[in-house]
Amino acid sequence: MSELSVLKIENLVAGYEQRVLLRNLFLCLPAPAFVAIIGHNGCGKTTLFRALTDRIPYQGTVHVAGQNLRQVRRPAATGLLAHLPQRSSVGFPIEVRELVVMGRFRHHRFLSAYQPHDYELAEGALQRVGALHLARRDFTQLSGGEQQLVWLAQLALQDAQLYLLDEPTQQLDVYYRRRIFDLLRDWVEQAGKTVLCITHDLDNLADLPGYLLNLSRPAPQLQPLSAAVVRAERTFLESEESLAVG
Ligand SMILES: Nc1ncnc2c1ncn2[C@@H]1O[C@H](COP(=O)(O)OP(=O)(O)OP(=O)(O)O)[C@@H](O)[C@H]1O
Repeated sequence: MSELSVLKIENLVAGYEQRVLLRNLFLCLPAPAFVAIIGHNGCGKTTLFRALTDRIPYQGTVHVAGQNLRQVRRPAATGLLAHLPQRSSVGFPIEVRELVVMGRFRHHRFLSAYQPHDYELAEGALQRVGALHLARRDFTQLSGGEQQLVWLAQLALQDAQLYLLDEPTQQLDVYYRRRIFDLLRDWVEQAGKTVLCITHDLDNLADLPGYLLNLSRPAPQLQPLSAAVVRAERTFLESEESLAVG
C-alpha cells in the first residue's frame, strides 16, 4: 500500500440483514484530502460511516494511515479517526467550553482535570468556527445550528488524522454553511487532515479542492471536485434513472 494513502478501502460490502447497500467499494485516498460524499436519502452514506466506525459488520478491508481498522481497538482514542454523527445530543446542562475541551481527552489521563492551556485551545477552536460568544452558554439551550458549530470545535481539538462528518452543515444558515466549508478547507490545506463529509449541500462544493463520491452511482468512484463534476452529479441525482439504481 502507498504510504501516502490515508484511507484505503478494498472490496467493502456492508448493509443490514437482507439488504446490501454498499457493494464492492474500492477507495484509495491520498493524504490530506477533502471528500464530499453525496447521494440520495437512504443510499448508504451513513451506513458507510457505521462500517468505518465498527458499528455494523462489513466485509472487505479498511486501512487508515496504514493500519487495518479491524485490528485497532479504539481508533478515536489513538487519534486515528474522529466522527461527527448526524445527530448528537447531550442530556444534561453543560457549559459550551466544558464540552469543547473534552476534545482534548487523548492528552489526559482518566479523571485528570483540564488545564488553562486546554481551555485556551478550546476557546481558539470556538473562535475558528465563529462561536466564541457561546463559550459560557449552556449547550442544551443552544439552537441546532449553534450546537453543530460547538461539535465542530470539539472535533477540531481531537486532532485526528481522518474526520468522518455526517452532514455537518445541516440546520446551518447560508453564512455558517459557507463558513464551515471554509473551515474544512483549512483543516485539509493547513492542518493536513483528511475529511470525509456527507452532505446534500451541493451548492458549496464546486470551488472546494478535493473529491466527490456519489454513492447513488452503481459503481461509486472518487472524482476531482469541479463545477462541471458537481453539475453532472446533480443532473444525475435529479434524474429518474438515478433512483432506479440499486
Ligand atoms: N439498523 C438498520 N436496520 C435496517 N435498515 C437500516 C438500519 N439503519 C438504516 N437502515 C436503512 O438503510 C438505508 C440507508 O441508510 P443510511 O442512513 O445509510 O442512508 P443515508 O444515505 O445516510 O441517507 P440520508 O441522506 O437520508 O441521511 C435506509 O433505507 C435505512 O432505512
